[in-house]
Amino acid sequence: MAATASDSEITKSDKYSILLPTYNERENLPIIIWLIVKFLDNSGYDYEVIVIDDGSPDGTQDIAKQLQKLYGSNKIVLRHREKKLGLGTAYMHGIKHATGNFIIIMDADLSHHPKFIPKFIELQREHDYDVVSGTRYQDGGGVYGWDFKRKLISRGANFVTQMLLRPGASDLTGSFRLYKKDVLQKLIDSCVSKGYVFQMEMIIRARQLEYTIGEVPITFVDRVYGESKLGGSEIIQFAKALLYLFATT
Ligand SMILES: Nc1nc2c(ncn2[C@@H]2O[C@H](COP(=O)(O)OP(=O)(O)O[C@H]3O[C@H](CO)[C@@H](O)[C@H](O)[C@@H]3O)[C@@H](O)[C@H]2O)c(=O)[nH]1
Repeated sequence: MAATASDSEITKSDKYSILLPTYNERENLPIIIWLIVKFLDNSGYDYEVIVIDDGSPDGTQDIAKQLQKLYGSNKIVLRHREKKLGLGTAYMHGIKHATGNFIIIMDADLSHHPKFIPKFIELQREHDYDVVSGTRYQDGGGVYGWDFKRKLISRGANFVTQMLLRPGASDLTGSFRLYKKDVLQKLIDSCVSKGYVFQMEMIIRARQLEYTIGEVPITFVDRVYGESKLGGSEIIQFAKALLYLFATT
């Protein structure tokens, strides 16, 4: 049976820092934070949400400040940066300020539903996994709302990476994950990528360093508000990183 918040001594000292990188997410931020609070308060785990906004022109930071007032600064932590510096470095920035011994990384655009967070935590606690990765590509997982081109890019990137690097995890480009904080720090130190491709390299490095990885099937729902920041340059970066990892690992 899955562990619950009340049946283990470790729970008392365990804390989960949930990193939310944002760029132009003013509509999504109040909803995602409300959902996180709802699911985490119900499960009884200790947590904080760290919002890392990169100077969003749409006023995301003002919304974040209001949410901090509403939920309290012990629950909502703001670690903003002045300008858009990319997703990979946003995570690194957030981790520096995290007080939890576990880090949960997720998108703020409602593609990742907070209802899965307790499942990640339970699986980690059951097996003491170093990493728990959300997967769209196992039974029970899926992708909703993407057009054919976007599905092809994601499936293609996963397929080619599986063929070349045999990483032993089914979803390499997703970004809904839980890490032990010390493990995450070591993985970050070993990664060279900075953009979206960072997610793929993290799993490859985790295997290389012989960390244990569990997987939770998740449904990824394309955003309703705002736009994806994934562009052609990210795809080129992915291809370059893949070749680099193939040649060096
Ligand atoms: N702080 C900060 N946040 C950013 C930046 N770029 C994107 N974000 C935030 O990162 C999250 C994901 O960005 P999107 O641009 O919406 O991602 P996506 O196209 O839906 O891509 C998703 O799927 C990819 C492939 O499966 C994933 O690789 C990617 O991480 C993400 O989960 C959102 O919360 C967005 O606001 C940035 O430069 N800085």
